[in-house]
Amino acid sequence: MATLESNRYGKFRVRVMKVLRHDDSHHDVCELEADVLLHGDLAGSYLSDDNSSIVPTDTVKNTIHFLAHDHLETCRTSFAKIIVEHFLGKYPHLSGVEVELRERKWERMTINGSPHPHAFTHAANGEPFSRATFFRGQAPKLTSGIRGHLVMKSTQSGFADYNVCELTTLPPTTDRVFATRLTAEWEFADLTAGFIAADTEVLAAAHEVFATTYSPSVQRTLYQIGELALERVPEISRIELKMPNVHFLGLDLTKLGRPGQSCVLLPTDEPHGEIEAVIAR
Ligand SMILES: O=c1[nH]c(=O)c2[nH]c(=O)[nH]c2[nH]1
Repeated sequence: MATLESNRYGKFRVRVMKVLRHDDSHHDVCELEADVLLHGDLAGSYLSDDNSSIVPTDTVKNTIHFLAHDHLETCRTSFAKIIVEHFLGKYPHLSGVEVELRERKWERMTINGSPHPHAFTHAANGEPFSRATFFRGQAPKLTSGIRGHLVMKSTQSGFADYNVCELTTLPPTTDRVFATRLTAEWEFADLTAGFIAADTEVLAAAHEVFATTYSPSVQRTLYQIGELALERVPEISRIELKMPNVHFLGLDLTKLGRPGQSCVLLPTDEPHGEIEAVIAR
């Protein structure tokens, strides 16, 4: 005897580009890719041949395009909220909606010192995203974040005084290269917050801690980033941080007639340390 334990469905990778034409030549743009998942009174579509509860995923795709036409400006997080509110408002048999929007961030070009009205470059250091999860009768959840934002500093980082056992070979250091591919996701307590300004402040806080504070470990720096982000942005209630330790290994060049542990390092991809934490108020 089988039972339907849980179910959800929707459309993934719905792409849309909005050109906001302020006049013939002065534009803003917003390019997004959406994943939408619907929950609700849908068991009939799994347990019988009855499709009447299914809003076709093709309609879900059309909805994103329609809402982008009417409502999308430059704020991804506001648009995520609009999408979930639309689905719950329009379809009474749906109980919840999950949306993730990933942004290809187009940054205005500067030409001869001036911002160009309609030419952009891809700001490719990490993929910004927002997620909205609204279930009827529950507190709505709205987040924004970035995946894979690569930062590096060439000193002011160390790692010493860690647990040592017979399997420890790592030498302690007070001067190493520190690089990480930062993934961060912050949750808005205030659903009317200035989302774009908050995003800018969180990333600025991360950069400030990373650049200006000696790092005794990735763990410590991660916590300090979360702490400063919460201090600087009152509208967020928690922040989840993932900071893989992108290692640069010291090379022994003594056989090449150059000093060991010199300025030449070996960038590595794997294995890598993985440090993660959630910091909340
Ligand atoms: O900052 C660090 N944290 C660790 O947990 C760790 N482990 C390791 O081998 N190197 C480092 N560095």
